[in-house]
Amino acid sequence: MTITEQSIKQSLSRIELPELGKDLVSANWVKSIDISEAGVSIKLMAGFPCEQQKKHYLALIAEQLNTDLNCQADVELNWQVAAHAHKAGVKSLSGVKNIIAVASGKGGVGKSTTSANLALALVAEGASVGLLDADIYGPSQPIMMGMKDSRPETIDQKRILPVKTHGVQTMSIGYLIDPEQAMVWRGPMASGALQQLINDTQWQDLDYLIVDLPPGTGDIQLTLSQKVPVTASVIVTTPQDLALADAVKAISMFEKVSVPVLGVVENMGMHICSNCGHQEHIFGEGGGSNLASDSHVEFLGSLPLTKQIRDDSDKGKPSVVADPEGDVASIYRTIARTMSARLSLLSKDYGQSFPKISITND
Ligand SMILES: Nc1ncnc2c1ncn2[C@@H]1O[C@H](COP(=O)(O)OP(=O)(O)OP(=O)(O)O)[C@@H](O)[C@H]1O
Repeated sequence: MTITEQSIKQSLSRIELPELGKDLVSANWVKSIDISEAGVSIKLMAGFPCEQQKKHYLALIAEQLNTDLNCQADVELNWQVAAHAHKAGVKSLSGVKNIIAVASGKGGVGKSTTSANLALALVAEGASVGLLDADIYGPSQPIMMGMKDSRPETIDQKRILPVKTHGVQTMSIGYLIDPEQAMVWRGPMASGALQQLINDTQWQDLDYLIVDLPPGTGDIQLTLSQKVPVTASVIVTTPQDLALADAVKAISMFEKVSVPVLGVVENMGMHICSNCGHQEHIFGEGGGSNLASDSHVEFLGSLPLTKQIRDDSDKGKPSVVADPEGDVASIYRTIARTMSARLSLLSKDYGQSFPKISITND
């Protein structure tokens, strides 16, 4: 069979990656195809960090080209994270390409644990990542990321340098004030403090800033989704009905402010006993995936309820770094990959305007 650009594209279009939900051609990975007497050379560019996956992707591509065309091409695969669109009228954050808000609705479902591990999973794939603890009332990232006694450096009394830990640039109100002081802030003060924290931090060349939101769908969450250039969001829930009801509210809040929801992460989906390995759906079964399908968003994955996850967080070394080869780290990595791959498919055009939002007490 004669090898043409067309036939190579056709072959590449048969490779569909679950993380993308699309084939390589539709996802715009193909940058150039050169066919000469010396052979075939193909240059591909992924839109999300994939250092750890590169070998696997290259093997898939080699196998497909060989099967379809008996072709052994020289394939170069690189990746680059683009800055994707956020709302028009909101200024981009200097040094930050994309902001991903991690929200829950209900408290205590594991949003901070998920945010920290997803940030670390993106770092493991080669990305430059920041983690902002936007939980002004109950900051937990300084402990989870092992930096509870750290104080950030400041430049010219105004700009704050993020605290770097496990390869992530982090910022939290917990670095700046006594957490007990934060508990008593009233709504507008808390929103103001959050905006200041976001704007005054000197983030350095981030592909992604993961924002760990406080639970709920109130003032702070609205401020963030309206005044901060959020690119997309991720919803964390347990499979319990109570948590799911609040997660629905969080999804609808993001939909109202036109922030794309990349998907739902189910946390504590199954309890795994650390003694005997017995598995039990303590909070119910299938809640996260049902929520995702009912809300027409992606189901990104499910984390078990294990002592290991809690222990690792309490020790300041989330599971992705504490046990990078373990099952839990692998789940977080898959979720991070799907999240960043889906984000890579979002528009790079700015232009939508904000709908007006009002808060009603119900
Ligand atoms: N999958 C899990 N298995 C075991 N423990 C977990 C798991 N996920 C989170 N935890 C633990 O549950 C507690 C609450 O988690 P986390 O602080 O991440 O929740 P949150 O939703 O951010 O809470 P908040 O509403 O206070 O912001 C922590 O002690 C954490 O270590």
